[in-house]
Amino acid sequence: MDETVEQPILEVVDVLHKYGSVTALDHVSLQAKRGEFLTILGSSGSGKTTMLRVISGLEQPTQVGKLAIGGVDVRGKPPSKRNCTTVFQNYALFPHMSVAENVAYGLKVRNVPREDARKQAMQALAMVQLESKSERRIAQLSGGERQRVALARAAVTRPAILLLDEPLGALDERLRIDMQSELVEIQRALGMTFVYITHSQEEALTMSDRVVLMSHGRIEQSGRPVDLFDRPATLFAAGFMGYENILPGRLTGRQGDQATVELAGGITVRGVASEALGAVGTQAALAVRAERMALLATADGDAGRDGANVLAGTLRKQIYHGKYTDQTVDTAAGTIRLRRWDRVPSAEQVGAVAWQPEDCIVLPA
Ligand SMILES: Nc1ncnc2c1ncn2[C@@H]1O[C@H](COP(=O)(O)OP(=O)(O)OP(=O)(O)O)[C@@H](O)[C@H]1O
Repeated sequence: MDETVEQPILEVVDVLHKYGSVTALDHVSLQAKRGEFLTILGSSGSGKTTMLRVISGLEQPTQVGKLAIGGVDVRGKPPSKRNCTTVFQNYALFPHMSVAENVAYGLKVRNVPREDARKQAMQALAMVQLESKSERRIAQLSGGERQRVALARAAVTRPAILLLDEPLGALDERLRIDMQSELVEIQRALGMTFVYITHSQEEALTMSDRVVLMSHGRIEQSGRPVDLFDRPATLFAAGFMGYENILPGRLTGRQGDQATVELAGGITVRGVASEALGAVGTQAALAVRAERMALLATADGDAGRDGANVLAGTLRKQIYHGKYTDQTVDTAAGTIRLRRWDRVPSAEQVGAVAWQPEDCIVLPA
């Protein structure tokens, strides 16, 4: 049996890193599978860059249980002796060299013969569709083209892992979106493992096989994009993933993955129980997305017949955005935000909001 098949390409176990009194990484462990697009997501200061620098060897961690790339222990090894390359946000390209020379640089320092280096550089440039600009200087390229050169330069030496530090951060919105799909295509074509860091949840959800959400030097949650989006495990994760409605309450019951919560105003609703929920009677919160909420004309009658949660309320505000309409409804449990993608009913018809229990998560508060 080939033992390398299931071995993670990257293994980080229990890393602690302190800058003086600041704990940037607080006992973090993570793994990446071969060929995986792994994204480390988090706001500024959460420890993403430090994690990348520890992996690449630019930072020596205060303490680490295990740090292996392709099964090789790389603790204490310099960056050049680790089978990974970093693509920096500012690209770090050489302005005095041509595009082709920039890409061939890593091969040159590895003593690859000149002609071979040139050939491989041109192949890498073909991959990012920049062969025709191989003789240009870096200053003669657009931001997106520079990004592609940086990618070609990092990929040309075929490292086991490519570490990408907010590589799209400097690009404008339109180009960023184009580059997102391009990066995924390149990663798939190369079959290379990407460890990508970003503060953008949209970028993480769009590109990744798996997302590691960090906060204050710790991992809040990791999983597939759909897990983080639909099943946040903590209040922080729900907030970071953009849940518009987070209602405080008290856990009144739990059965398997179902939970009941009493919200302010004494209304009891049902939802999907988070694994981390405490005992019945403890504080809990209900998280629901604005687009999962529906408006009803009245809270009475058939509203709750299909098992939906229902809250009586009145429409306070309605803002038309063209493609969708945002609405704010006041209820006894708090203010509810709705986003409607369909035709918007008139204000007189609104007497309640409703949503399905499977569309909301009950989290520890
Ligand atoms: N060289 C340093 N000296 C002291 N503290 C540092 C240093 N580098 C980072 N820190 C601190 O460590 C913590 C984690 O920083 P890090 O750069 O890893 O976060 P980040 O998630 O990458 O943030 P950003 O998205 O802003 O780059 C922060 O509190 C930061 O202020």
